[in-house]
Amino acid sequence: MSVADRIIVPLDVPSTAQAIALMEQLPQVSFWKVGLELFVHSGGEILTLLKSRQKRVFLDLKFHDIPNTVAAACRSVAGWEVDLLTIHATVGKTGLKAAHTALQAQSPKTQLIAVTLLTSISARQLALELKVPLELPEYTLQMALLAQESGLSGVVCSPQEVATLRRVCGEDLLLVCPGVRPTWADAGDQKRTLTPVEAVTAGADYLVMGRPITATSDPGTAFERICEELTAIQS
Ligand SMILES: O=c1ccn([C@@H]2O[C@H](COP(=O)(O)O)[C@@H](O)[C@H]2O)c(=O)[nH]1
Repeated sequence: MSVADRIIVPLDVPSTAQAIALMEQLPQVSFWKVGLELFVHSGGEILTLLKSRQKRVFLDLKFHDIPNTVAAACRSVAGWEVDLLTIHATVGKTGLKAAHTALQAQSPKTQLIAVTLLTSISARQLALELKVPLELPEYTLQMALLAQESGLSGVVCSPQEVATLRRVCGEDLLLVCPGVRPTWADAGDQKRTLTPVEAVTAGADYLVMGRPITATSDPGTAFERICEELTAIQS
């Protein structure tokens, strides 16, 4: 896989027209993420459009509901044959298994991946707001193991947790990382960040990077700059 193919760019825009404009600014991007903002506006139209342009699609809807409902939602998504789909690990093992089974039955190529802990949550928030009694690295590891034991293909995790998850969960678990920030980009609301080079060196499979690319005046140049940084560690 080329370094460019490891980068998933979110289409975090409010309309199909703006999504098309962004795609046209970044023809070199092969893997796009559709999240709640765009999907609520555009529905399946944007997924069909991306597939018609031979793009890989990460549908980031982060399902979080009872087992019967997440399984039904997975069956509804199945027809679009997206490449990646998200669910929160905190739905629990019964819900994760129900969702995975439902998706596998109708769209076996779609990989269901579980969010361990949003990358915008700090260790302090986990303890003081969410009242989770585990230390953050232990909590995210437990969420990843729960996903793995439930049969899921992978997890969404912060790059700061990648090295541990790779060591404990093995080579086969897909590790997809938002919260990636080049040294020259603002963290914004992301709390647990590493640079693209650090994330890949730690063992990340895919890097999800939005604003460091899309919020610049020249997204194409920002994307190429990140690819050059990643290419340097491969040679
Ligand atoms: O834990 C998570 C899960 C998903 N995201 C999504 O990734 C992108 C990140 O965008 P940036 O602009 O690079 O911050 C965004 O679409 C989030 O919804 C995440 O950040 N953290």
